[in-house]
Amino acid sequence: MGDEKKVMFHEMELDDRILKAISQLAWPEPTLIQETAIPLLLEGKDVLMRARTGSGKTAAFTIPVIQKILNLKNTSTHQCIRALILSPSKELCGQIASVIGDLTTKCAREVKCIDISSSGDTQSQTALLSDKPDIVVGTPSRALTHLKAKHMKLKEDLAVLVVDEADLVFSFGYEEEIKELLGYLPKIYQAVLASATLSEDVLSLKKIVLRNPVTLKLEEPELAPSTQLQHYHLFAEEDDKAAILYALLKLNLIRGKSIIFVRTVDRCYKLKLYLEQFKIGSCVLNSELPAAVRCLSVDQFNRGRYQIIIASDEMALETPDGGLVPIEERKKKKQKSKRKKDKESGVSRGIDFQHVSNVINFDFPLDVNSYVHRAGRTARGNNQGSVLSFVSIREKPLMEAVESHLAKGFKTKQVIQKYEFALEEVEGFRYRSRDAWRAVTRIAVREARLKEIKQELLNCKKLQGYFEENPTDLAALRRDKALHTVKVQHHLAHVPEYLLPAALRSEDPGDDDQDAVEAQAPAPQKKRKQNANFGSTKRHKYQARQNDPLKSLNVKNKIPAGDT
Ligand SMILES: Nc1ncnc2c1ncn2[C@@H]1O[C@H](COP(=O)(O)OP(=O)(O)OP(=O)(O)O)[C@@H](O)[C@H]1O
Repeated sequence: MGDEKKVMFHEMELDDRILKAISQLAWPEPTLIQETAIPLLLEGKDVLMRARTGSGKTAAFTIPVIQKILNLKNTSTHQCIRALILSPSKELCGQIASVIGDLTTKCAREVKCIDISSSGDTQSQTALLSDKPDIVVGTPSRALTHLKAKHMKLKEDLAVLVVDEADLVFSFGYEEEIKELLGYLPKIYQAVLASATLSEDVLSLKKIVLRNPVTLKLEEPELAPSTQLQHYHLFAEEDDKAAILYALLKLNLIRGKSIIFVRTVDRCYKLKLYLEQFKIGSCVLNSELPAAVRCLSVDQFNRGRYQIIIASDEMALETPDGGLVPIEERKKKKQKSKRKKDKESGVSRGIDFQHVSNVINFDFPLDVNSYVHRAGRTARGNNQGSVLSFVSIREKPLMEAVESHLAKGFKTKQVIQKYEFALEEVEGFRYRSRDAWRAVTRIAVREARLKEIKQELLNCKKLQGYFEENPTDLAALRRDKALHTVKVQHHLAHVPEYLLPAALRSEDPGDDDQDAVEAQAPAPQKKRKQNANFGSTKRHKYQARQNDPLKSLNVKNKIPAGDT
């Protein structure tokens, strides 16, 4: 865009009702992709938009769709489905429908949208589809199911087709469904593809779906700039990773909401049970959980109910010693695996986790793409964020590949900085951690997974009704033998003074930290005296540290990470 003047929303000839909704969302100006794509889409062009994750692509295609529907409604009273928006996962469909809801608050009667991605309630969706809502959002398979069953007809009136997260459509196995679905569409309609990458798959999809498209490939790196998103790495092997994470959380060196990524579903539970022993609460998110539970977890996290999500986004497999199965074997095992995974789920892809300060790669991602998508869960919109990756010797080549990829994009030598952490200063943490990590056995993990499934069954509203009518079935479910989860030792919730690194001992953690960092048996008077000694300069420094999401534990120098 160079020095050209920025085009604002009110200069795009958008309906007043859309402009009011945008101002309610407190979006001061369009993002780069919105500024570029909205005018082209309003002109009626087919567009392939490639813009970095978190750059606002959803509104870039939903605003013109809504505008187009309002225009058509000015000339015709005929009610029909005008736009079909496809996205590969239920979570993403839910998000798109929610953005449309936000943008149509002032014209909700004129523009109706439904989300048909959930596979559970075909009947109610059929009823809603019979009202011919203006916009239908769904996964390709759900859309095809309804088209085949003639619950919706698009042949006559469809005006716009959007495929979001286009780079995932083939890898989620939707190629055939998309091809078949195109047979149910009219000869002429406007088509849009949105993607964070321009992969081979996107280019193939482009050939199938778009005609003479404008390709918007924004000249910007895949991730937010270093002024907004910082990348750190820390070399550590398995036992130490757990100890470091425990120390970082308990010493409040990680502030704000965090997503911790691990390699497998089992490791999600292993880490959750490990942290539980120190009274650090977290919520698990992975593709094996029912879609409704995943959506609820993201929603509650976004509302601030929990600070930590532990997620697995890989279809990775573990060897008995915790190592990684080589990629070729992984592919074979994946094909054989009978364990039910929801193909319409992708934790690190496109989900708009809001106000995430830190992404922590407890296990390093298996490829560059995965790193980019995990990192894209933070620093979204205009927010700040950091990525901290734990890297084992085995994972070093993967990190180097990510580093050289990012460095190319940012045209710089080094993107991933070294995170200063003096592990020897927190030897006591290591000692406690080792026992806690080992206490989480495979059996404890299996039982935790079982327990969670049972809890979800009990939480499920539909089943609650059923259980009210059939109390003996509920009793049967509850009568199962008690679960042997890892025993929580209450003293582990607190960090005694002697465990603190010397440099942090004199610092008063402040009121909000008293639960986390507490002297073992502080004499009340002594404590008051310490507080009195905690001078304004120290407090000032301490508070400055509080504001940064990720702090370096270079306890000798106490240098904040941002300054290294
Ligand atoms: N013009 C704007 N100003 C400020 N914030 C915005 C604007 N447009 C969108 N956002 C916010 O930016 C965040 C990211 O938007 P969105 O989810 O659409 O990104 P995306 O490009 O689709 O990302 P992904 O590729 O990961 O799906 C959202 O929280 C959204 O509310």
